[in-house]
Amino acid sequence: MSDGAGPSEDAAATAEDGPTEAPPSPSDGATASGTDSERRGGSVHIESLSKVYDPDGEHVVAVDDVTLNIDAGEFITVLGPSGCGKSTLMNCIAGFIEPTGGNIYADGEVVNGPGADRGLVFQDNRLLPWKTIEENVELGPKMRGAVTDGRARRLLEEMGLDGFEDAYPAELSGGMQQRAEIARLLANDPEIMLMDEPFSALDALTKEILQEMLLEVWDEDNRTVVFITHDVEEAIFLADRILVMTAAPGRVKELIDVDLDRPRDRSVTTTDRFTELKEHVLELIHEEAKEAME
Ligand SMILES: Nc1ncnc2c1ncn2[C@@H]1O[C@H](COP(=O)(O)OP(=O)(O)OP(=O)(O)O)[C@@H](O)[C@H]1O
Repeated sequence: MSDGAGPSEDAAATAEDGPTEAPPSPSDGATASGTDSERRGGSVHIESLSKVYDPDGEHVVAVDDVTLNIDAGEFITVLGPSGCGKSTLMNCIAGFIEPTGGNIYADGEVVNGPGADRGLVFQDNRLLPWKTIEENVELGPKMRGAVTDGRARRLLEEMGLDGFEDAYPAELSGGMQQRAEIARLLANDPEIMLMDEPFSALDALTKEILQEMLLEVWDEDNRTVVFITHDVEEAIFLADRILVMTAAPGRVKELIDVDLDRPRDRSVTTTDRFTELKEHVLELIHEEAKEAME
């Protein structure tokens, strides 16, 4: 994860200074799932994006000339060796980091700062320890003056956390905290969900349960999801497409269509197609990991 320029605790929930400039040509409207009338997702267009960090004149090229179009409602996962710029790319989409070159458009609007249309979830959750789970989930909408009207409770129920509304984050397991974090994200009703290794600290079984819950939520709402992971099986299981990035500086190595039927359950991981995809992705990752070590 990027170690600087990170978001504030509740930036995704409270940011008001969203995109303002004129849009480029609109998305072609194609959705990975669902119809236009059902979908809640926003498209993301990334044009020739680059980001150079210059701490003490070091000139670190984190992301180099990345162009990528993500359709509204698409679920895209991002894989690549450590330090290849995945978090930097995500923080640029979030508007937390200003690109050195290129542009990003969220649903046709230039991204020039954080906005409530984009919500983030990290590996280490950002729940406020002194607030209850329900208060945490309600916080973003309340700060924006939105009426919550029992929505926090409904979302917590959807994430299997009914009965824990009045608990404090420290009283919940890691998996429960991440479920609360997803409920908090959904409470803000973002069109674009940006998830940076959200399940990587969880044990294998909890991780699988959360993957399935996330797919259920995504199936219902058709929000756009950009999901960073180091776990190849997770990347395939969740995605419509996988972006594999090169070793630093991060570029697009390959975009892979995950042509597995939806809705998916765990049995898909035992199919020949899943195995083929896995072998292909692993080959790409190994090439890049070797490159990174040379
Ligand atoms: N704020 C910063 N200042 C200077 N360099 C940075 C900053 N944030 C990231 N970098 C550098 O940019 C490069 C890309 O970092 P980034 O965190 O985006 O990669 P990543 O692919 O997400 O890594 P990981 O998989 O380990 O989380 C790395 O060389 C990193 O050290």
